[in-house]
Amino acid sequence: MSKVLEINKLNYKKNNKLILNDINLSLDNGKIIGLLGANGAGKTTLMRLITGVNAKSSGQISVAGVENKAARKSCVSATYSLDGFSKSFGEKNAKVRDVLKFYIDIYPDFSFEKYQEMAKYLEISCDDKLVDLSTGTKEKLVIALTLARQVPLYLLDEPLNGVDIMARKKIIKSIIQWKGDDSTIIISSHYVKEISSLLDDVVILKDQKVYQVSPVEEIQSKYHLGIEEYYEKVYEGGLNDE
Ligand SMILES: Nc1ncnc2c1ncn2[C@@H]1O[C@H](COP(=O)(O)OP(=O)(O)OP(=O)(O)O)[C@@H](O)[C@H]1O
Repeated sequence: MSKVLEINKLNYKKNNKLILNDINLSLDNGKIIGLLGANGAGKTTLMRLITGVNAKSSGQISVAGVENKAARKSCVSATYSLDGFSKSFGEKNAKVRDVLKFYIDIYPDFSFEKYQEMAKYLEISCDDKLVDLSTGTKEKLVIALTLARQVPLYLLDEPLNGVDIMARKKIIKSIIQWKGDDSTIIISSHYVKEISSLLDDVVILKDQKVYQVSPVEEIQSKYHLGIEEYYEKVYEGGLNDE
């Protein structure tokens, strides 16, 4: 199986504080991977480094074989907050169609057809103003925009935050439905139980390091635990490997 992500000896400091310490990670293509960790474990930071946003890290990151930071950006589609959009457009009346146009303009890999299918399923209207969108609809829009790009790797950072149970279920269904066989999704979420049915593998960040990378099947067969229970045990330090 080809590798979609290879990270070697990645270290990252911010204001002299070590945020990520000697991260090594090698992920096969085609899977959905849960990136789990407590608040502040470094999930967002790691995702930003993979996309090539943060500066001054040491170590190597390559996505689908591409290491160059600028070139890597066309291999990764990550969720971005819409909060800055109204400001960027210089008016508070920015609509969903303005954001859509922005994505179409800047990403040559953006599939309008795929977006339209998802927008229909997620009930997103082009005519709505961004400021009028509920938290759940904003997250749905972010997911549709992110997955409409055609890239090898998708990074979904907390796509269920602040979203009600019905919208969470819909977002999870849309991730399953619109993930291409050739692509990989890394998803971080504190709703571990809810996303567990999506996941092939789990990556756990703890103490600035990758604590464990495990296939979900192995967790179930070896430890006889659900993902949420396994994750809690890892953090409590109560996992018996024997
Ligand atoms: N601008 C910054 N300056 C200094 N430290 C920062 C900055 N941004 C993040 N950090 C620190 O980096 C660490 C990792 O933060 P990060 O947001 O990546 O964690 P996370 O796992 O995504 O957390 P959460 O689950 O709460 O979203 C935290 O200790 C945080 O305090």
